[in-house]
Amino acid sequence: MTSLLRTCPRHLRLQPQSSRKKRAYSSLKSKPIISVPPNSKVYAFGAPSQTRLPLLAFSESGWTVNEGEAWAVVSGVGTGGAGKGGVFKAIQTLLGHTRIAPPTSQAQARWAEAGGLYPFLPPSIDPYTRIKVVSFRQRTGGGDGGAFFDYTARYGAMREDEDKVTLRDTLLQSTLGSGSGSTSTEGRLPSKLFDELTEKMGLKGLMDLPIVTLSNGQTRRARVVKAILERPELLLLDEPLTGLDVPSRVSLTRTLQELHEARSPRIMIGLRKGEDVPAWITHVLEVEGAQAVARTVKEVRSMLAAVPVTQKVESSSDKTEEPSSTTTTGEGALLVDMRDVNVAYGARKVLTNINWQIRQGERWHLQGANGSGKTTLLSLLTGDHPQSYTQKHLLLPSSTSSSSSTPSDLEAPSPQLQHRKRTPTALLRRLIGVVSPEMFDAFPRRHPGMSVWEAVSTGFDGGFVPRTKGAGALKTPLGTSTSSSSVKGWEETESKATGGVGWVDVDDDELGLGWDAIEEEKARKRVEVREWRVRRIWEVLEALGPAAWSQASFVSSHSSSPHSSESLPQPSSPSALTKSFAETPFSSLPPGSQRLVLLARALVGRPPVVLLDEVWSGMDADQMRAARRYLRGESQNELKKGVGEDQAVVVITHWEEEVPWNGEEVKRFRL
Ligand SMILES: Nc1ncnc2c1ncn2[C@@H]1O[C@H](COP(=O)(O)OP(=O)(O)OP(=O)(O)O)[C@@H](O)[C@H]1O
Repeated sequence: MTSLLRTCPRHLRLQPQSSRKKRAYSSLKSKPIISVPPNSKVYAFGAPSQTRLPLLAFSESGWTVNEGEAWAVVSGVGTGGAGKGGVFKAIQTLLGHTRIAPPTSQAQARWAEAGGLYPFLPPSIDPYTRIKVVSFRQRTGGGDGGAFFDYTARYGAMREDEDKVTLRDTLLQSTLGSGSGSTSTEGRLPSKLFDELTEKMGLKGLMDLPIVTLSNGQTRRARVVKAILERPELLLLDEPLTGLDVPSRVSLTRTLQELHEARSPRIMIGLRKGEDVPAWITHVLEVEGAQAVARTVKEVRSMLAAVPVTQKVESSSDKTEEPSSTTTTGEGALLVDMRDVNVAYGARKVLTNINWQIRQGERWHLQGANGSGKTTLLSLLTGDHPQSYTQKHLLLPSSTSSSSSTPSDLEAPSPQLQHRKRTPTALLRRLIGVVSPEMFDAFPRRHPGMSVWEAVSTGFDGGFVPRTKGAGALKTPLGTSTSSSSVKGWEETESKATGGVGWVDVDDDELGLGWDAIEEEKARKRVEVREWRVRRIWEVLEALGPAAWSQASFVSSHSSSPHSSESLPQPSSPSALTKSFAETPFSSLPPGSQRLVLLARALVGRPPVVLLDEVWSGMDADQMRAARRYLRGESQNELKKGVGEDQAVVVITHWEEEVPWNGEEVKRFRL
């Protein structure tokens, strides 16, 4: 909460009042917009009040949103179940997906009499048809279940008709009156609001593009405009500024303020703990665990003033006081070499004559406005883009020797480079660890009970489906291994492990032995690799899981004080918290925690190149801090570092403060 109100000048500039503002929102005396009685509790439907912990427990001030007030819901995230993120729970409540229980039956009756949750709406209107939520933490494609989402359509391989629906079609569809009965946009003229919004949101030049081709920032802006065009009474935007470049953030913030002031529609925003609160917000619903407390921004400000200065500095800018041991001064071996790289879709040029070399030990911040081609450039590196094959000079890692699939490989020679078209995509997936919005959307959630352990274990092969399921496969080899002393303590825990560690292949050539010795040596090496993989999974989960950031919402028996990854005792076996997390179904986690698991997956195999595109999206301040510390790699032990000197990392973010490295430790590549 400390850095909640890092006021940001860009949010303080108030815009000239629009004509819509003439409704003079601030002077209106009307019924409350939202009303939750004091001391109310919120339960999942079907949960008996006495026996289950509530999802939310409101304080004695309850929650009343009056006309003219501007609210933000601010919360950390939990790890699932009752610990789900506060904004998520507020959304569920506002959409009527939960049961609100006032403290007494009299309070219940008074509340119902006064109009319930939305007193400002006439009783004849179903409130849930007038409330709209757009969340940017959730997945945007592939349905909600997790069937594989083919994102290659973005890169020019469109086949289905629905991939060709343009932005104009989609937005016009939103302006169709609900009573018209027609779903055709043909001949439909854009409204004044349509013109104004698309202009302000910088979408005008993109109207004829298929929506699947829009960049992340462009898509987010389009989703906001689409929701506004549907003319709800109340629009809740969850993390609306994530992934937007600075100019887009400024124009969106201004536009939201104008719309809210004109009540057309009323806007409420969801923010993660630690995010800037726009200056036009007047009130905050703060959700910590299950506790929901409504405050004015003034109150929050005076609470901040009471925090000792040293504590403030630590929370708002931990990067300034923790210099990293990472350096980029030495010339590491080349890992990526691209010269005169170009990407165009017909006449539309996205990348022109790009030259970039990435070396071992380097930490890069890839910068550029929304739509400048950052994701496209990364998709060339991962080999996902069809035009990666046609580049004249695009050299990528091609040897497995430095992918650290065995402990001894940590001292392996520099990786070999070769042209992308000679490197199989499956191999690239092992050699390049990735977290990106596209990958986040594509990662399957429906795989039967895929645990956090299994999700992380897919990082060794770079696939999406866990292989060698069950710990049984590990038990025997570990028990008979000559080198198992190195993993004593881990051994007991792995028998309860929640999945395998991927296929372990050992090349005959790699062993350099005669035929008779090969089989025996192969078996020994397989055991060694499996042991290393088990240990790596526990290491990344300990460093990036709830043991590093939890507010004890996950396992109540665990220590209630959150601790950072470097202050963790180096465990002889994983903590109870980490073990419990490893067994949790991946799909049950909130998006921020899922991203942390996918970060663990990208790092677990210690690939030579790691690409992190908007990896912080959905994480709260504690999670982000844990991840950044791990990436900075302050431990002296090479194995305990998030990334080593033999690896290169590229980070994409529009927020400078999200980059884990400082000053000269990080190189910048601007598109
Ligand atoms: N098939 C396509 N046809 C036309 N234009 C396309 C196609 N695919 C992508 N583009 C355009 O390429 C540009 C670059 O997109 P990209 O996703 O690489 O941007 P970005 O820099 O990652 O943006 P953001 O910061 O918003 O994520 C965008 O303007 C996008 O509309």
